[in-house]
Amino acid sequence: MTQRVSPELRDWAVAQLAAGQPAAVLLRAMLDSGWSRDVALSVLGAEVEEVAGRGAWPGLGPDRVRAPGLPPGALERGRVTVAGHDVDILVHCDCPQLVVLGGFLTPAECTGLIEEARARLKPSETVVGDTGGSEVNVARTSEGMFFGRGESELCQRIEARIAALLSWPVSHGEGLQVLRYGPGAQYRPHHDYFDPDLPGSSRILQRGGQRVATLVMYLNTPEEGGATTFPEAGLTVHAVAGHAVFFSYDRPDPATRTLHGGAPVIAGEKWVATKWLREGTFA
Ligand SMILES: O=C(O)CCC(=O)C(=O)O
Ligand SMILES: [Fe+2]
Repeated sequence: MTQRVSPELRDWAVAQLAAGQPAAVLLRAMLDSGWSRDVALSVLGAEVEEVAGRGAWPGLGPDRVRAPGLPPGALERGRVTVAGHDVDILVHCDCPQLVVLGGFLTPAECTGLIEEARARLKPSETVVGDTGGSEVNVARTSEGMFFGRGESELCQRIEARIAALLSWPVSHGEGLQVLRYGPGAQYRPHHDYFDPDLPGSSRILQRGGQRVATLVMYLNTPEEGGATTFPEAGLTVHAVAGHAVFFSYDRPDPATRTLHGGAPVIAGEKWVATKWLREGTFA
């Protein structure tokens, strides 16, 4: 059956978006009320266009139609300076939207994060789609912890560098997550965005809306194994201390080709810090 979009529905969407409600939350609300995904996306997409004056993925609200990304010209130059810190661009790719950065963290910052995180590690959990809670899962055999945003001077410095590099406010990021993988540990391929069709996602999306990008920072160089793999893109990023891989997804859709995983560590251990960026304020 064809669903007809009334002017009232369009007015509602415009008002909600203009008030700063993340479009992912509105999308969930529309799906819950029985609208088809295509219709919901067409309404939100059209309204974002109307409010912002340009086309955009409907997951990004009116004041943030841009996606996080490097400053104009940086990819061509192969180098970018953020707050006095030089970062090399080693690889970039269009689909997935991905950049591999060299020298994003200094050796002292890598060891500092490891030491601040070490005593707080717990078996890593994954999101449970039905409830929005989390649980230990065989797909993810690392140990991990979350810092609160701005928790230490080091976290603040790294968060400020990320915000400056990607032109994305510190307020729109989750606290840094640190993961440690021992020999044999891995993180099977997954997407970092929350599946809008799972019932548990609406609770998660209330807090800051959808994830729109990921920065995985390597805190050490594993003896063997532990690369980050993008199986659909046929791409493997080796873990090298201080390097980072940034990828963004302008909609929560496998078509972004951002399926990725942490390959098993064969020898030694692997430490990473992950920063997830949200479309809205993560409070
Ligand atoms: O360990 C890796 O290489 C990937 C980590 C990851 O996918 C994540 O933290 O979401
Ligand atoms: Fe991930």
